[in-house]
Amino acid sequence: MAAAGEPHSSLYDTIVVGAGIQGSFTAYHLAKRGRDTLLLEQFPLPHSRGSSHGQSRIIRHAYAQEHYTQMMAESYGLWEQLEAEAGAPLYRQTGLLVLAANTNPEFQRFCQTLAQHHIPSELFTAESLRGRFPGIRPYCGEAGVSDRTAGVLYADRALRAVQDGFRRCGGALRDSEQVTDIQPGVVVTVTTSGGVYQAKSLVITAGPWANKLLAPLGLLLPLQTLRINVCYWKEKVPGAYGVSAHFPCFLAICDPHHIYGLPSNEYPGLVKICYHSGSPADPEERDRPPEASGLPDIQVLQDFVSKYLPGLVPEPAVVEHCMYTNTPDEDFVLDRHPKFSNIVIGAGFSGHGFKLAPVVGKLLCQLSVGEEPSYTMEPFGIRRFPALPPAAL
Ligand SMILES: Cc1cc2nc3c(=O)[nH]c(=O)nc-3n(C[C@H](O)[C@H](O)[C@H](O)COP(=O)(O)OP(=O)(O)OC[C@H]3O[C@@H](n4cnc5c(N)ncnc54)[C@H](O)[C@@H]3O)c2cc1C
Ligand SMILES: O=C(O)[C@@H]1CCCC=N1
Repeated sequence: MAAAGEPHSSLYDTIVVGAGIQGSFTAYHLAKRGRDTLLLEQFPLPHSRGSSHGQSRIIRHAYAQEHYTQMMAESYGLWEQLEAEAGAPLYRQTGLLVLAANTNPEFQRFCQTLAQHHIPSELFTAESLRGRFPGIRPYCGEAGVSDRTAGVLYADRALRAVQDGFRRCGGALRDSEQVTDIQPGVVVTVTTSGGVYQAKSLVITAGPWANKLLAPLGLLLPLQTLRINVCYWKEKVPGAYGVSAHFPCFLAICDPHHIYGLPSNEYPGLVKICYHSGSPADPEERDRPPEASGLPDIQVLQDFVSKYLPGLVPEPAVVEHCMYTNTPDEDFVLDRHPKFSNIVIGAGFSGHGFKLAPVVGKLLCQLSVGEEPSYTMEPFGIRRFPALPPAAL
């Protein structure tokens, strides 16, 4: 392996494009297995233009879809391992409350998955919710189920930790290098704004830019890129909804999109509450305010906060931005390119991929080294999208 700054004259085993959480974990797993790996990132690191920035993300076993709960068992272990390697906390247990009408079918699937996987949890009626969480004002007929294992991942710190781990294993990370061309073949040739590199395999984890890199390779995935308003709400009594007051993360199953929140921690006195959707936006235009007048997602959040969380000021105190890259079914894309089997794609993390990144990275690593993946890949295959351009298949 070449020393930092020296040109690398030989072939890499694998090049990974995109140093968000998914590409960084993929590169980390590859380097841990002794693969000579290059991780390329278009922006100077750290940056806040993709999907992996910010201080916090929810981690939970609770899912309505069993395949994710299954993967989370391993993901928790891999986060712990990274935490030990980093020598700094990456996770704080807070618990999570899933809230919905007690007849809601998705809510019932959450309850079933938690029970089937023996995840420590508790069921609440509207009355018992009021008793245990005085900051929440549930309506009649509402129910709750907790996931006691859930909590908050310190996202920025976690991203740095996995990139540091990758470099400690001998991996090369080059930021400020945008990939401008990919030539497939037994040896893949990758041109960037800074040089030309070759590898036996390529992994594309480009977040909202995925289709920009895939289109010249004859593949357009049904991905929708959304600009998300990340809203923080002021506590009327500082700390009332905080981690120290044991306020949990929550996920309210609302129609048409869910609302989720994390206890106050990262900004003192401010609770993060977001709408699980946003306005369609090209990632290059993410900093331009949406053209439509008014912000319907923020209006929905204001109504939610004034109805259910009476101890918060129903006006966002801080609004930051982030990108989602959604698939139609909100399941990830983890697959090989249909025509070029040494090009592996990780995309469409649909606003819920951070917690699963340690396992996603392992699966993308397994696909790129030609190993049998550890989990069923059925939910994640490209062929589940029937309307792909025939050129790709
Ligand atoms: C507001 C918000 C809240 C969320 N909350 C949660 C949560 O609570 N729990 C959870 O599990 N998940 C959550 N998520 C989802 C999670 O953060 C994402 O699924 C995850 O970060 C996606 O990572 P990624 O690596 O695919 O994308 P990105 O982080 O966008 O990384 C892609 C990288 O590729 C680079 N790139 C693109 N094109 C090129 C190129 N041509 N050359 C070089 N580099 C390139 C980009 O610059 C970028 O750095 C949330 C997301 C958002 C936005
Ligand atoms: O993945 C998560 O836990 C959060 C909350 C639910 C919606 C999306 N992201």
